[in-house]
Formats: sequence, structure tokens, C-alpha cells
Amino acid sequence: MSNYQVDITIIGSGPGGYRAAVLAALRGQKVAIIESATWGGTCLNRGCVPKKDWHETAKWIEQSRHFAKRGVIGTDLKGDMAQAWEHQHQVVESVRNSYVDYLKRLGVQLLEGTGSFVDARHISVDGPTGSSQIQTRYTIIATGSTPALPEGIQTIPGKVLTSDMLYDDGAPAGKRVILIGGGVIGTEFAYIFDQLDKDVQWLVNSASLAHTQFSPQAKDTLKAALNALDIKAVEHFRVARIAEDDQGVTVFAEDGQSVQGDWVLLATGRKAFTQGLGLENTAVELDEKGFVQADEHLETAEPGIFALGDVVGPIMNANQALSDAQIIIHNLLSEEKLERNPAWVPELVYSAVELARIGLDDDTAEDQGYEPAVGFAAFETSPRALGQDDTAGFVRLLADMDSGELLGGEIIGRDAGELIHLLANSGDRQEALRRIAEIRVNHPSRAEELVNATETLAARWGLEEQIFGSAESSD
Ligand SMILES: Cc1cc2nc3c(=O)[nH]c(=O)nc-3n(C[C@H](O)[C@H](O)[C@H](O)COP(=O)(O)OP(=O)(O)OC[C@H]3O[C@@H](n4cnc5c(N)ncnc54)[C@H](O)[C@@H]3O)c2cc1C
Ligand SMILES: NC(=O)c1ccc[n+]([C@@H]2O[C@H](COP(=O)([O-])OP(=O)(O)OC[C@H]3O[C@@H](n4cnc5c(N)ncnc54)[C@H](O)[C@@H]3O)[C@@H](O)[C@H]2O)c1
Repeated sequence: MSNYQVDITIIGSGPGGYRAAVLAALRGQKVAIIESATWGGTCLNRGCVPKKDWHETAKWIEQSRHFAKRGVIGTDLKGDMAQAWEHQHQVVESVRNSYVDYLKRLGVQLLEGTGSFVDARHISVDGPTGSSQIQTRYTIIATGSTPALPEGIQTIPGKVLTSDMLYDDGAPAGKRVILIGGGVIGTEFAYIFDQLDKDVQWLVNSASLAHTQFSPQAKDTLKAALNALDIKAVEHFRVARIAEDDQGVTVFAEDGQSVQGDWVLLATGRKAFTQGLGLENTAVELDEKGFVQADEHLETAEPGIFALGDVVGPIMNANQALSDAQIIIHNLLSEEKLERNPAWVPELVYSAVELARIGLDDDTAEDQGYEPAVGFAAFETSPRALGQDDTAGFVRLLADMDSGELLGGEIIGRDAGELIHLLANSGDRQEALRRIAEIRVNHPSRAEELVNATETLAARWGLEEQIFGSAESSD
């Protein structure tokens, strides 16, 4: 058995664990990271990275409908899911190799196996090539999440899959796909599968993205874009049972309706993963949903043990895991203590339109005593968007009517996932509108619509002074 003595041990190598390892190593810490499955976690191997690779392909296919009118002549193009799977697989492998290489170059000790607490300062690692034990000062639990299945539903390889199985094992051959869930994965895959030439039957028990903070306007824009491609959800379908037969699969709803297809993708949520961690040997506590309980600094009930990302929840996205990693490492190595503030971490959905949001939504802003004013600019008239044949969407900024403080923002449309950084990095929010209004823009660009949205806040809500500064009298 090998023994290691380190400053920080990280259990799990998803975006949160990886980022924590890099930041700690860069700041001179002796770091060990443990991974029981594939280096890079959900996001790299079966989440954000392969999904965005497919989203890009889907966009290309959709945009090929504009080729002829733009003077690009050729035969009718369509998607091929098997080849798309190979493409994402190569991208993922290449990113994984560079991640592992970077960790090694930084001197991080990479250990393959299941990490389990022996006590609060000792962790055992049981892996394919043997066992080891680590003595550690601090530990970060970064074990992520796993798909949650509706009660009574089980997966069947090649027939009833989760997104983890889809990316690990490949896509089944059949064209008729039943997609279950109106959450983020369901909304993203309804579009991707459709463009990859699948006949999608999309079953949801509540409207798409109902549980998110996106505005009704954002959801309507998404719905219109999906409808334009003839992608429509079957609503009020609560799945109760799935039966396999010679024709494929039949999905039954609680009210008795049924739908047939070749295979099913379950996108019915994810749950925190803490199995095999040996938390009973520590004072770490779980909440009633199984999330690791942590304070605003992400420290658990056991001093010196921290947790981040999906295993802490309730928000499950890579952006939150990355932000958590930054907070934990900063707090461990600095006097200043940062607090987790999920509202100011961007939230994205990649579907027939890209949806990005950050900060407060209208209701939360009102609940917190603000008087929200809305600044709005549509991409409909943007020269850049017109030139791209992609005019769906808008910028919507929320500001306090009295102080002009930026409360939140939404960017809907192409490149929203990049543009949102202009709001994510807007520093002091009292000054944010002015900073946005003063951006030295590249013309024509989509970012100009952010500037235009601040101008509507000035014109319609009397926020000229907060946005342009006080006008000096020339008398
Ligand atoms: C289909 C899909 C698409 C997504 N798309 C996006 C997106 O576009 N943008 C976005 O921001 N988010 C996206 N997400 C969410 C994102 O993938 C997760 O929020 C993110 O991966 C969470 O990171 P994490 O570091 O908390 O954990 P994870 O990435 O889940 O990594 C945890 C790792 O810990 C390992 N582990 C668990 N237990 C142990 C143990 N005891 N010992 C050792 N290792 C262990 C696991 O094997 C895993 O590799 C997507 C998710 C899915 C499923
Ligand atoms: N772009 C991103 O940041 C991104 C992308 C993908 C996934 N994720 C995260 O991964 C997690 C998992 O995504 P998800 O879409 O599976 O979960 P989700 O929680 O977003 O949505 C689950 C959906 O399944 C539905 N559902 C549950 N049981 C059902 C049943 N019996 N019949 C019909 N519908 C049922 C729910 O009503 C809900 O609409 C989420 O937390 C999500 O935020 C993030």
C-alpha cells in the first residue's frame, strides 16, 4: 500500500475538483486528486463538453437551410448521430488528455480509485491497481451527481438510457426517440436529436424550463424557435412505466396514455452522489435530498472538509462547480473570506436558441425590495444578427429604478453563452450600467445590444445620470 501526505485532497475530478486542484497547485499546495471513473467527471465526459459539441453540429445543420439564399449551393444536408457521437468522443478525449497532462505538470498526485474517509484526516483509495492511504490537512468533496430515475423506472442498455449511458455507450440505432423530461437536458436534447435526424417524441409533465428563472419572454422565444422546427412537447405526460417489446419500447403515462418508439432517453433530473465516501466516519451531514450540507464558505459540519458543485446543489451546473472551487481555494489561502452567491453565476441552456441569465429575476428582485426597471434590445434589427440569418432573441437588463444598480440580466440568442461574461464580470453593480454603456464596441457585433439595452434604461426609466454620468451645465 502507498502512503501520501498532502495539504489538500480532492475527491472527484469533474470541473469543480479539477479547478480546485489546479488553483491549489498553482498556489504552492501539495495536492492529491482521486477519480473512481473517468478523469474530467460528468461535464467533460458526459455533459457540457460533448453536449456543446453536438449543439454546434445541430446549429450547422439548422443553418444549412439558409445556404441557398446566401449563395452556398449544394445537396440537402442532414445529421448523422453515429458520426456526431464519434466527433464528440474525439473532442472529449483530446480535452481529457490535456487536463490530465496539465495536472501532472503542476505536480498534482493523480490517484485512480474510490476515495473513502477513514476518518476526517485520512482517506483510503481503492483502485484497479491497488490501495493507498492519504493523510491530509483539508479535503474537498467534489463527487458530483448521478441520474435520478422516476420511481419504478429502470434503465435497459440500448433501449432505456440516461444521458450518462448515451455518452458512455453510444447512441442506439433506431430513429424513433422518446425523450422524457422538460428540464434543461430535455430542452437541449429535443433540439439536438431533431437536427441529428431523429424523430423525437418529447414527453414533459410541466412546460419546458418551467422550474428555471428565465423570463416568460425568454421561454416564449425558445418555444417559437422550437415550434418553427416543428419540435413540440407532449405536455402533462407523467411517466409511470416503460415496457420493452419486439418493436422497441412503449412508455405509459400515469393517466394511461402511451407512446411507442425505438429507444428512450430519460432526462428526469440528477441527484447528489455520495455512495462509498465513508461519510459516516466524519461529522459531514446530508440534507433530506441527499445533498452534502455546507455553509456559505462551502465548509461542511466537519472542520477542514469542504464540498462543491453538484454534490452540494441545489444548482447543478459546471459554472457553479467552478465558482465553488475558486471560493474554497481562495478562502483556504487568504485572510479574506468569500461567500457563495449562486445568483451571480451564469446559467445557460443550449437549445434552438441559446439562453443565458445571471443575477436576480423580476420576482426575486421585487421580493428583495427593489423596484426593477427593464432595459431591452432585440437582435431583430442587429446588423450582425441579420448578417448571420439568426435574429431570434434579445438582451434584457434589470436595474433598480432608484439607484440604477444592475440587478440581473438575460441574453437570449446566438453566442449568449459568450456575451453573458460581460454581465458576469461587471464588478460593482452600482457602477455596472455605466461600465456597459461605455464599452468600446466592435461594430457590427452582438455585444452592441448590451449597450443599446442600457440606453433604453436611460430613455424610459430616467436613469441617464447613473448611465451617462451627470450633465455639466455649460452656463
Ligand atoms: C447531459 C448534460 C449536459 C450538461 N451540460 C452542461 C452545460 O452545458 N453547462 C454547464 O454548466 N453544466 C452542464 N451540465 C452539468 C455539469 O455537467 C455538472 O454540473 C458538473 O459536471 C458538476 O461538476 P462537479 O465537479 O460537481 O461533479 P462531476 O462532474 O459530476 O464529477 C464528479 C466526479 O467524481 C467522481 N467520484 C464520485 N465519487 C467518487 C469517489 N468516492 N472517489 C473518487 N471519485 C469519485 C465521479 O466519478 C465524477 O467523475 C450538464 C450535465 C449533463 C448531464
Ligand atoms: N446547460 C446546463 O447548465 C445544463 C445542461 C444539462 C443539464 N444540466 C443540469 O443537470 C441536471 C439534470 O438535468 P435534467 O434536465 O435531467 O433535470 P431537471 O431537474 O432540469 O429536469 C428534470 C425534468 O424531468 C421531469 N420529470 C421528472 N419525473 C418525471 C416523470 N415521471 N415523467 C415526466 N417528467 C418527469 C421534471 O418535471 C423536470 O422537468 C439539472 O440540474 C440541470 O440543471 C445543466
